[in-house]
Amino acid sequence: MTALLETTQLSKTFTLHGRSGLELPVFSGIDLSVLPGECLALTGHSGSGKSSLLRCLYGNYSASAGEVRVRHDEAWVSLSHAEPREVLEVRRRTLGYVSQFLRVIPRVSTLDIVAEPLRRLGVAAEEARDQAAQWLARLNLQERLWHLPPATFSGGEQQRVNIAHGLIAGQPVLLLDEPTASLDADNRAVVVDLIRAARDRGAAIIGIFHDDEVREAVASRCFDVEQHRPSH
Ligand SMILES: Nc1ncnc2c1ncn2[C@@H]1O[C@H](COP(=O)(O)OP(=O)(O)OP(=O)(O)O)[C@@H](O)[C@H]1O
Repeated sequence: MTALLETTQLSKTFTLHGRSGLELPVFSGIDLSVLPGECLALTGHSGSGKSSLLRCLYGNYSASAGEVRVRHDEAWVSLSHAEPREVLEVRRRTLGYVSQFLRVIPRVSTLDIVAEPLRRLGVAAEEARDQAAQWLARLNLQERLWHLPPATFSGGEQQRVNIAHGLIAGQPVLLLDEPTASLDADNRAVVVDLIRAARDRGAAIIGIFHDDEVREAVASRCFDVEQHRPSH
């Protein structure tokens, strides 16, 4: 089986320009690959670089060395070398991301925020909104909130909007940054089911799951980022 995402010798060092260019090495020499239907859980203490690694895999942070490659349209695309337009295309159809915090857009309703990834795939407005409504219902977001912008929602409500937005397009590679962090037990269970369903449809998933029970329920393997601290 062909992997859907892989890295070779991936390294990240932050350069703190406000501090005379002080260098902060976070990880180095990471080789990983994820197959369809796998869920790789990133582990390591707070500050070991899990979120930074996920951001490198999404192309939000540039790698200091090494490469991130994503299987897109049956060919490998190097996110480290791709043009910005190609990175956006890979994200639109292949690489989904559920970040920890929702990026709210003023005045845009929750329903339209969740529908937006489908609209970008060319799905008609009404159909995209219908599907968005189904995701929000599945995630138990009260219907009275659907037409409001989510800026004033609670942390758990915003997180569920974020999950619906991140999963609705059904990309084959998914990056999940603590998708259950602010959820109660019932909603955690719903999200666990959604992640398992994504695995069952053959998605390759890489995620950070601080909750041990959630990690055990969804992950097929763990990857300890801490082992790749440059001083090791
Ligand atoms: N944009 C940035 N600029 C400078 N340093 C950063 C930046 N982002 C992260 N860091 C530093 O990189 C290190 C790793 O941070 P990161 O958030 O990736 O860790 P983490 O393992 O996800 O932590 P946690 O489990 O607490 O969320 C930390 O020391 C952090 O201060």
